[in-house]
Amino acid sequence: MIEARNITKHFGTLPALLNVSFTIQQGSVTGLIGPNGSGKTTLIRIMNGVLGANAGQVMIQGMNTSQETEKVLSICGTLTEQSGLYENMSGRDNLLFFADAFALKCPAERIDELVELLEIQDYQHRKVGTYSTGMKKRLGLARVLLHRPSILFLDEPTNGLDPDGIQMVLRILRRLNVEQGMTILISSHVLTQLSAVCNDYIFMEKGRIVEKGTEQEIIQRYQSEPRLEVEADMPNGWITGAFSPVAANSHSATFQLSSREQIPQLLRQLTESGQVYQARIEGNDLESIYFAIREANAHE
Ligand SMILES: Nc1ncnc2c1ncn2[C@@H]1O[C@H](COP(=O)(O)OP(=O)(O)OP(=O)(O)O)[C@@H](O)[C@H]1O
Repeated sequence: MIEARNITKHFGTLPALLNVSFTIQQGSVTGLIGPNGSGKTTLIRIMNGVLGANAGQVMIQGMNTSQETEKVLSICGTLTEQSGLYENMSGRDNLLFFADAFALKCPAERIDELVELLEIQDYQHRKVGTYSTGMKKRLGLARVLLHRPSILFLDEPTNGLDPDGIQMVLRILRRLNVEQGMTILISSHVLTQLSAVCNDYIFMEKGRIVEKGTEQEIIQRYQSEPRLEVEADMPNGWITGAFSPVAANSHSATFQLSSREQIPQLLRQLTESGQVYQARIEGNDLESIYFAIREANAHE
């Protein structure tokens, strides 16, 4: 378990983090979300012990990160925007170099495993300077996985990747979580990608945590009046029981509801009188919730 207690960090007089507290359960995948400058990178650097806080502490599996930094680093892997790779060396030589730094036993076997997991077989012998952003990202991920960490901190891991690259990184993260029970914290402002991998979220704004919880919990807090967009064949029209649409054509209609509880009632009535092919709740995706959270905290 990871526990941050009342973390405050100033750079000079500028506050970067203010009284930040949260808990991350073992085996969870948490999205750390916030706009530029909200403190995500600073928080990750404090969590893995490379940066000290002005106040508060982070405990990782019972260890204080500022006091037992070496031990903490031995169980954590951190991928930052600067991957720390040597451009004049091949991908494989980079991995051998870092394996040596970690005093890894049987480095060649571990590197083979990671090269396969990250699908970098074809270019492992090429100089890193010739790699694309996506290739570097995968190699960077292989590097931070070398010492078999049980916790992974990822700062914007999909930045600069094309859609295929993004899918691949997310697929690997899911695999690491499901197969190895790895605890993962991912910072990002590309929200739509995160819902495929995260079970928990921490939303930051100006150095403070403004919301946290599972996707469902957060949606329930922010979505009081859902709109439902329905695609269906309704031979007798869209008006069903107490519900009438605010907009409709022959195949689809939009219903404005007053509460979440009305969603199953409406769907039941629609399926009783026609064929429902698709129903989508507008405004309950992470992206919409993100803006709702930002708006709610805009004046604080
Ligand atoms: N080394 C530093 N020296 C001075 N100020 C810093 C330093 N690192 C971060 N800051 C400031 O702290 C605040 C939080 O920055 P941080 O990089 O943690 O935000 P972020 O949420 O990761 O942003 P981004 O999404 O742009 O990466 C910003 O105002 C930033 O300018």
